[in-house]
Amino acid sequence: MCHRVSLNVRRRYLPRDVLVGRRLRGGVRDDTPESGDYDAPLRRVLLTYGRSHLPAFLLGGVASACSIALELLPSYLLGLAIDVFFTDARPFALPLVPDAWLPTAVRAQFGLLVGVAFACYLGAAGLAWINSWAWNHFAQHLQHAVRTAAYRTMQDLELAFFEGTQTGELMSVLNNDVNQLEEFLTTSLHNAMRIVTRVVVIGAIMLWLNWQLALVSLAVVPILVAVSVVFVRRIQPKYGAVREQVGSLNARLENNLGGIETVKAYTNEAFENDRVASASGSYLDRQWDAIRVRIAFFPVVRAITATGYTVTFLLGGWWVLFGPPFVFTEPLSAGVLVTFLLYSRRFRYPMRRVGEVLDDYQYASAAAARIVDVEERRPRLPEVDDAVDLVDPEGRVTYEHVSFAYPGSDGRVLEDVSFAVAPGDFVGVVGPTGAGKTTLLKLLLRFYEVDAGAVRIDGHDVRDLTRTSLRDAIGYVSQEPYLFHGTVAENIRYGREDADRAAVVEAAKRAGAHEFVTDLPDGYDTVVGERGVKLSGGQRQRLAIARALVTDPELFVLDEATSHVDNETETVIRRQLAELTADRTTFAIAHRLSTVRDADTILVFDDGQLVEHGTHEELLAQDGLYADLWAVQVGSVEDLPARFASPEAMD
Ligand SMILES: Nc1ncnc2c1ncn2[C@@H]1O[C@H](COP(=O)(O)OP(=O)(O)OP(=O)(O)O)[C@@H](O)[C@H]1O
Repeated sequence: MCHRVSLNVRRRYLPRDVLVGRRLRGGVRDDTPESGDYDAPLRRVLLTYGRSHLPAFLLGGVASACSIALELLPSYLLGLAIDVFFTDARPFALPLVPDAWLPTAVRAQFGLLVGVAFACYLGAAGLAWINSWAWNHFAQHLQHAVRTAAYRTMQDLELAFFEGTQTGELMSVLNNDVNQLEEFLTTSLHNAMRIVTRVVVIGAIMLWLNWQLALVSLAVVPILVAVSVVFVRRIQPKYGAVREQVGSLNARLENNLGGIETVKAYTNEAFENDRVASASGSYLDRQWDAIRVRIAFFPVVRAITATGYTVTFLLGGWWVLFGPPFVFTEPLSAGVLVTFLLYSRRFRYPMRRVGEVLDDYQYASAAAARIVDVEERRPRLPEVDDAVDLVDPEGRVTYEHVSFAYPGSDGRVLEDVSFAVAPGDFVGVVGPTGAGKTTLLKLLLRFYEVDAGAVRIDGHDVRDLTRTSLRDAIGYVSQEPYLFHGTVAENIRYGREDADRAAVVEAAKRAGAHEFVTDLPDGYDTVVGERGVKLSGGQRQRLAIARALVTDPELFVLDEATSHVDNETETVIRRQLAELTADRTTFAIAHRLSTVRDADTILVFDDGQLVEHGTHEELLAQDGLYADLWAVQVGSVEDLPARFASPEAMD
């Protein structure tokens, strides 16, 4: 038993527990109630997702109750057998069966009793199977429905939500919280059923057999419930402390292992060992504190049930031997006493589970509250009702007095930005780090919404376009492209599912990736590892470009798409891209100015403002920020402007 309990407890201390009682921060939403403020979240989740499987749930409940009740009957039959066959204290009779149907010969009566007891056990086993099948069916389908619905809701949320919420927290909801519900349904609910059914059935049989002795034997039930409630109240804050410490320990381990390269580079292994040992030591202290209370609970329950058993034995034995003691008046036979004693022992097991069931209920409610919290979220950037599709755009892009600040942050990242780009233009976007270049182009994809002004494609405000048609029209290669665990071909095909091998290879050639891909052990079928760890930064970028090219988009947005590629490869890619982007509007953010030197227009940003624009030559002639940046890059040090001359000057 202890094994089951300790496993159970350990399960709860997995990372999800870091979240118990906390809602997803999400960073950007302050209009939802706190977690747990929802009305009966557990009931809501069960009704919403379990409704279509309700018959299975009810069937399981009935089967569970009947199975537990049947298991209790043989103890009654044993008492009856003693009274009928050994002490002759009772006539042979079975409850609910007319006497006329019963045999009169002792052998037949004895055989019938043994047969009924056997049938009870067999029936209980069969019903237990039905219960397991039905409740697992219910729980597994509910788990699937909740997880997929929560995931769907998350997918519709805006980027800012994911930026404001730790991935671990989202994973916790999708995995641990959902699993918690499943476990509650299959294990705890069954235990709850077991407790209630046993108490009700045993109580009913005892009261029917001898209501006076029953009152004595059943007196332990309220005592056990009270002790369990006290236990739960005492252990709960200790569990909370352990959970909190698990969070710190996990964060410490994650940080350490995630940054193992840096740890090694600075030979800080001993320092990290100390930090982990200290976090683990705190965990040990808190865990031990909880264990001390937990292990005291079970002996107390045993002692109470043992006392109840002893009192029943002492009083009942006296009663059988010398007649009713004290105020008691009912007759009591040896067989009935045996039934009472067998039942008294049966209280112990379910009652020690009371604390666990209450505990699990709270966990499941907290898990349900967090699931509801996700479900209640609505996209902050929904499509308008009459959103139109962007069909075959020419690629005219205009920014009209665009201003933008990230949700939840104070300062504006873009301030009154206006420009227009003709269809098919190649536009370079340059400026010092943090100037707002990436943000500018994320607004084109409507990852965020402008605070003022408008971003238009072919005259359509991007807010009036369907999200799918807008993003399908734009091939986007981000600064740190993400590759999924899978093969090279699968990663390129991610842009267009139905792309055949020829299209994949063609895209890779244009992105300058074909050569290195064919050098990989399995060519296009080489698995790139999680996040593409088995590839170099430049190789990852080229695959990301190929992924954008395979979709054949009308516009391109390349955010530092070749920053990790050597100069020669970049020249090759640029030539290929120039051909490909000749008639498609292309935005290319670049720190390496040679990348955008030939652009039709170069937009120069500084501190969220468009400070210059023009061709390379025009901008050099202006002798402003662009000319300064260019001077830095071509290495004419004597021309280095003051702002780049010393680090202090750059601040
Ligand atoms: N998701 C975000 N939430 C809040 N602030 C952000 C977010 N992303 C960027 N910022 C802030 O917005 C500003 C502009 O960032 P942005 O990435 O657009 O600059 P950038 O010009 O592309 O820089 P770099 O050349 O270094 O990539 C920075 O001050 C940055 O800290």
